[in-house]
This record gives sequence, C-alpha cells and structure tokens, in this order.
Amino acid sequence: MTPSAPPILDFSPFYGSDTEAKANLVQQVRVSCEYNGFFQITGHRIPLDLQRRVMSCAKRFFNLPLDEKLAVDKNLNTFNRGYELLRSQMLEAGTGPELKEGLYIGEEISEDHPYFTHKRFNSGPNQWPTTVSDAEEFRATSMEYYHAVYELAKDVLAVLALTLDVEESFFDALMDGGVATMRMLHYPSQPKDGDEKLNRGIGAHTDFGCVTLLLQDEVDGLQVLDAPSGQWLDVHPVPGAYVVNLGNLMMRMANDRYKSNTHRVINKSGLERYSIPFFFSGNPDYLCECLPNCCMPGDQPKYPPITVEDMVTGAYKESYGRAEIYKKEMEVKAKKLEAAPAMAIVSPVLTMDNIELDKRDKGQGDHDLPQDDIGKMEVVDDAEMERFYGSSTTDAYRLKSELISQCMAEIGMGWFQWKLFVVTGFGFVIDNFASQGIGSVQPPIQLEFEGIVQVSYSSVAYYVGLILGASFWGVSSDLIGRKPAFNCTLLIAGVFLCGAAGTMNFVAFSALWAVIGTAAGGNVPIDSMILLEFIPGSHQWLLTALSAWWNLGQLIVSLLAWVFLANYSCPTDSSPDTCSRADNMGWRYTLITLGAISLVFTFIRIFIFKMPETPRYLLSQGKDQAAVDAVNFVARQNGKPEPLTLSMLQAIDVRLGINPIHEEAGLSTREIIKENMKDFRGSHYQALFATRKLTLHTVLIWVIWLTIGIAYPLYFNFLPSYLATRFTENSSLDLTYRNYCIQSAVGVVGPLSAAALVNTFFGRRWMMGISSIVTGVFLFAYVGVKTPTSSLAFSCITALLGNFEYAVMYAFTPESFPAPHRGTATGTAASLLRFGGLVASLISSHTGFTTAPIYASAALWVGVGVLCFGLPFETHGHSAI
Ligand SMILES: O=C(O)CCC(=O)C(=O)O
Ligand SMILES: [Fe+2]
Repeated sequence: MTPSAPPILDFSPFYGSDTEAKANLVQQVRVSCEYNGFFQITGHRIPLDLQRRVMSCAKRFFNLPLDEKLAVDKNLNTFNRGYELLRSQMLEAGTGPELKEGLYIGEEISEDHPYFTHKRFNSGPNQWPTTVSDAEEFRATSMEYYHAVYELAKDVLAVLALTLDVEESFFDALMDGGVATMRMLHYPSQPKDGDEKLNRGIGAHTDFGCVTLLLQDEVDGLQVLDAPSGQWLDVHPVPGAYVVNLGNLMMRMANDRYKSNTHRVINKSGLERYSIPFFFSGNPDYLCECLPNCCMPGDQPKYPPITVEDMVTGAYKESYGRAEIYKKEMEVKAKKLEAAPAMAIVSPVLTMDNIELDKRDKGQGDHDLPQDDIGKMEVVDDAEMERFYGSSTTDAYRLKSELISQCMAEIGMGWFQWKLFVVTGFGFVIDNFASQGIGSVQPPIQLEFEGIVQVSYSSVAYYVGLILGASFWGVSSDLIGRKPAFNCTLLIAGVFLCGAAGTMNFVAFSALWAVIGTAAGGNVPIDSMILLEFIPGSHQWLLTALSAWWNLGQLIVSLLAWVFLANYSCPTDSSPDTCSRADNMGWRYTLITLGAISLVFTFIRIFIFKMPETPRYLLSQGKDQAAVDAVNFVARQNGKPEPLTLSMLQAIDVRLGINPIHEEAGLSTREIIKENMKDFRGSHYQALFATRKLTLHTVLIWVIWLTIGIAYPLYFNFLPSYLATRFTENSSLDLTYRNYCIQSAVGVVGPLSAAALVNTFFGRRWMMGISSIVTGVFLFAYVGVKTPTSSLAFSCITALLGNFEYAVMYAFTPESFPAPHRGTATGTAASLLRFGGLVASLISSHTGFTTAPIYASAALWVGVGVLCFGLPFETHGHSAI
C-alpha cells in the first residue's frame, strides 16, 4: 500500500437510513483503524458556526497578555484545568521545548461531585478567564462545544463498535460518566531560520486515551507517521472536518488490531496555527477488556483487563519512572563520562505519550514546579563541548547556556540583532580611527612640534594604553559585565580624540593617545563578545563580517586624511621653524572629525539603542531571572513570542540534582563588584587551562594573537610611511592617500568573504591558517615591486588577505571560549596583540623604513598559519556557550 494521508470520510450515512452507505462507512473506518488509526470526518452534526465561535474564543484567549493568561495557570490546580505556557512540554527526545500554548477545559465538575471528592483524574471545576472579551459568551460557547463534541465522540464510538461487528451501543458503558478534556491550542509561527529538527509545535507522540477528535483551523502543520514507509504525511485541514485518531487505550482494548499512531505538529506556515483536540478517555471505572473479534479464537489476549483509571494511573507511573531514570542519567553524566563519543548526545527517547499523562502528574498533587519539568525539557548536551571545556564551566551553566542558544535560535535573527551588528560595528570603526589615526597624523606632527626625538614614542604611549585597556576591559567584562565597557570605551575615545586635536606639544599629544589607547583596546574584543552573545547560532558567521566595519573605519580615516592632510599640511620638507600651526591644521581637522564621529556613535549606543546585559554574562553570575528577561527582551524586540521561563532553567538544576539558584535580591552594583573581585584571584585565568585541550587552545590562541600583533602593524600601520619613503620622488601626498583609500576599500572584501567561507566545511581554523600563509607569501613577493602601480596592487591584495585572517581570528577567539571566561581570554589575547604592536613599533623605530619589517612580517604570517592547524577545537557547527 503506498502511503497516503488519512482518508476523508463522509460520516452522514451514520445518521441516515441508507444501510449500504452506512456499511460502506463502517468498512472504511475499519480499514483506517487497522492501518494507522487516523481518518477525517465530514458530514457530522456539529454546526460550522459553533466551530467558528469556539475558534474565535481560542484566538481571543491567546491574544490576552501573558499575565492575564497566567491568572488561570493550570499549575494552580491539580486536575489539569487552565492555561499551559508556551514551551512547557517536551514529548519528543532530541527536540526543544514545544512551541505551543494551551487552555485545558473539561466537564464542569463541582467540588461536591463524587469525581472531585474521590480525586478521579482530571476532574474538577474549570478555570475561566475573566478578562477575555465577552467572558460569559466564552464560557458558554466553550461548554456548548465541549458537549457537542462529546456527542460526536459517542457516534464515533458507535461506528467503532460496528467495525467490530457488535451492537452500536457496545461502548455506552464507557461513554457514561466518561472523562474527557479538550484543549484549545495555539502554535505561534515557527521561526523560518530556526532549526526544524529542534523546533516542534508538538513533538512526535501518540495520544493516550480512547479516541481524539481534532478541530484544526485552516493552517497546516499536523503530520502523521506512516509507519511502514517511515514517511511523515501531512493532514491538511478540511473546513469543518474532524481528524479522528485512536489513542493507546483503544489500541490496547483492540489487542493491537487497531492502531494508535504517532503524530506531531511543525508549524512552518509562517502563520499562527490554532487547533482544538478533544481527548476522550472514558468512565474511570470502565473495565477495558479485549474487544470482541480482536483476538484469534484459541489465543489469549495480549493484555489483561484494566480499568480506565488504572490505565491512566499506570501510564502516569511509567512516565514518572522514566523522568526519574532520566534524572539519574543526567546525574551520572554530570560526573563526566570521559569515554563519551564525540557527537552530540541526546537523551534516551522518552516513549511517546499523551498530553493526558501530564495532567495526571498534577493529579498526584506534586506542586514542585521544576520537578514537574523534569524530563520534559531537552538540551542538545553537546558532548564535544563538554569534554573540551571540562570544569571551566559547570554542567548547569553549560546546559543552561545551550538552552539559551535554542531560545535564540527560536527567536531568530531579527531587527534587534541587525541593529546590534551596526552598533557593535561602531567599536570596530573607532578602533581603526585610533590606530589609523595616529599613524596618519604622526608625519605632520613631526613637521610642526619642536623637540621630537622619535615620533614613534607617541605610538609607544598609545600601545601601552592599548595593552592596559584590552586586559582591563576584557577581564572587567567577566567581572562586572559587558555593558560598562560597551558604554565607556567609545565615550573615552571620542572625548580624547577631540582633546588630541587641540594639543600644543608632543608630550601632551602622546599622553592623550595613551588614554585613547585604554579605550580603543577594549572596544573590539567586547563588541565581538556582545554580538556573539545575542546572535542565533545560525548567524554566528556574522561575527566574522563584523570586521568589515574596521575597514569602513579605515576608509573614513583615509578619506579624511586625503582631504585634510593632503591639503592642509606643511610641505614634507618643512621643519618646526618653517611650519606654522596655521599652515598645518590638517591633522587637527582629521582628529576632531574622528572624535566627533565617535561621540555621535556613543550617543547612539547609550541613548538610542536599548540593550540589556548579555544573557550569558548574567547566567555566569547566577542571575537566571535576569538572563530570562534578557532573552525575552530580544524576543519582544523581534516581535516574537517569549521563549524562556525561569522554571525551564531551574529544571536543569533539578535534573543535575542541585538546588535551583535563589538569587540574592537587591545586591547593588558596588556589592556585585566587591563580590566578584573577592572571588577573582585568577580563577578566570585558571579556568582557561581546565583541560589539556583547552590549555593547548588557550596557549596557541594567545601566541597567534601576539604574533599577528607584531606582524600586522609591522606591515599595515607603517605602510604610509613606507610608501612615502619608497616613492617620494614621483608620488604626492595626494596620490598616497588616494591609494590608501583604494586599499581600504578593497580590504572590505576580506572580512566579507571570510564570513562566507567560515560557515562552510572549511570552518574557522582552516580559513585562518590558509589565509595567514597566503598573506605571508604575498608579503614576501611584495618586496620585489618596483612601480607605484604594482605596489598598489600588492598592497590591495595583502590588505584583503590580512583582513581576512584578522576577521576570522577576531570571531573565532570569543566563539571558542565559554562566556564566563570569554572576556578574560579575549581581552588577554587582544592585550598580547597590542603588546605585539608595541614590539613592532619599537622594531620599526629602530630599523627605519626599510624592507626588513616586511620580511619579518611575512615570516610571522606564515608561522601563524602553521600554528592554526594545531588548534584543537573547531567552533563551526557549535553554538557558542
Ligand atoms: O494540534 C494538533 O493538530 C494536534 C494536537 C495533538 O496531537 C495533541 O494535542 O495531542
Ligand atoms: Fe496528539
């Protein structure tokens, strides 16, 4: 039989007098029940108008603000009536918490009803929303609908009886006093760029009761598994129709002759999806025995008789036991399985079950919320990351951070992150303003200021500032957060760039550059980290593209230099005696413009763009609630449903057998800083050496940064001076800066192509290694150029290649360290880079402008390339934690 979607059967012959048509219907139902237990029915007696009204109730309810929905939270009672939050269930192992919210409604059972007093399952008064519009109509329509579907369930069971060749009335005792629940469901549209493997509206499961009657709105999403072929078949909505499917209880009674089939919902439509399943279980005391004609003569039934209530209770225990086993397994895992295979481990498959099981969970009166979430939530639990990071992070942190990655994937790339890409890009622009700025204004400074022994002393001052700034802001971002650095560095750079424009002597000029250095040193590492910690894994490659902003900065400086320096500088053969301030204003115009742009950027960052502290920093500080708020803030900014709750994070603590963190409320910032400083004592550094692999990684990364730190400025920073010495006779300042603009513009291609390539199977390490070696080779070749034109061509190619490597390095480093120590690792790397710059600056000032620095630089680039291949961990394919 070729797999085909469940048949659509006309149910009306059941109500008519045409016996042949009726027999035909019975036969079709029989075939479907034997095949996979799924079919759709039209021609029933539930009016379309009632269906529309109840759907409108569902939509009205789910449109309410969260706090109003939570007023009827189903956790407020033990009998499973009320609102269930988005992402509170997880039926399928290896997927994320489910993207659906629901409202459970059942027969109105008052508190003096025997079902309530005897604590029969799922029995009690409904919780009705009071703030929904037309609240009274909401309640009346919901109950009218509930009763109408209950009647239809009776008719369906009558047909089922006929399929078994027994009287229509066979199931009357099961129907009489039967327990049933209906559930209004809302499936928000699933993010398009989200991982389909992980995101489910409802994970693959079978229903537990006797029979389910499902009303779908017009949006696709439901799929049933065709067991023989293993294919998922869409159950397209048919207006007015019901999807009928048998549950596990019916399958058991039918001795497995009839099937309870696996189904799921993935809402990829881009639309909101609503559905209303009605689960019929039956009278709690009904004895479920093997049905007539379901057991071969002479054979024993596969299952002993059981009451509906015991079946539900037993299934509950099974589910509870599974959750316990799962918890134990997590505990064992937490004690580290060194021999785990190098692949993502997903937890053991939880047997698929019905929603009704959770209701029973509540029925047991267990109100401990995280306990309730055990086994229902899932994180990918990346074993390779676990082994690599070892004890540098706790298991709780790692798993929570993975959960945040999932939430970010669900929220997807939206406006918030694109804006963040721009404002973090500002940091890269400013970094270049500073490094490029100082190189550009040094020649005119030399012409104007008296008593300069070595103009490169100002570079030394600047580099000392950079070294201090990079390590200070890096480490501080792990201790007091990412935001202080995010806000302060740009402001300091802006103010002091403007200040530097007004200096009257070389000492003041150098001192101000030292301060600018402390700010610029912190920008880039922190900005990459911030972007990384807000971006979905699918877009992590954008971190590499971030460096393109640096090239934009370079282009701006080059253009300013071209306009101002080429036109408002003393002739290159002047001296302080002949060069007056008024004739040499170009460098001041350049700096003040750079400073002003920095201040505008600062203003945008602080006052226009709103950003919370990053969720991962907050998580590393044990501030779980704040982390939840930060994630949900991003969701709201992107217009997406809020994906995370505190109990989801706490459930991880419970799984690991630790007490959920209770945050100390009301710690002031000063107290937090004090606490962190007390705790610091090098622990962030120690953590970077937690495993053998991590040690190798940390050391190699730092050596690479140090080496590039020497190699990069040796070539790029000293290029203008180098060009000037090499082609002075036939080159004007004007031409120099024009070429410089061309080179900057071409350089942009580096980070952009790197961003595309790191996301391929080459990954970060390979791309970094190859680009370093190729850069080195081109730099060797560069030495042979004879004409300004070929020099320009070479410098463009090397700029492109160098920027390529630089971009990957700046992205790979923060990605490869875990957030609790990311600032320390990245800041130290940046600090070493600047130290390299200092060394380069000293080398340059002592060798003058010869080809020697170029040779040295070339050799270092090749060396770095070789080191890259020794890096033990590839971040491509892993969401940073
Ligand atoms: O919403 C749907 O289409 C299916 C719901 C379902 O399978 C369930 O709630 O058990
Ligand atoms: Fe279901």
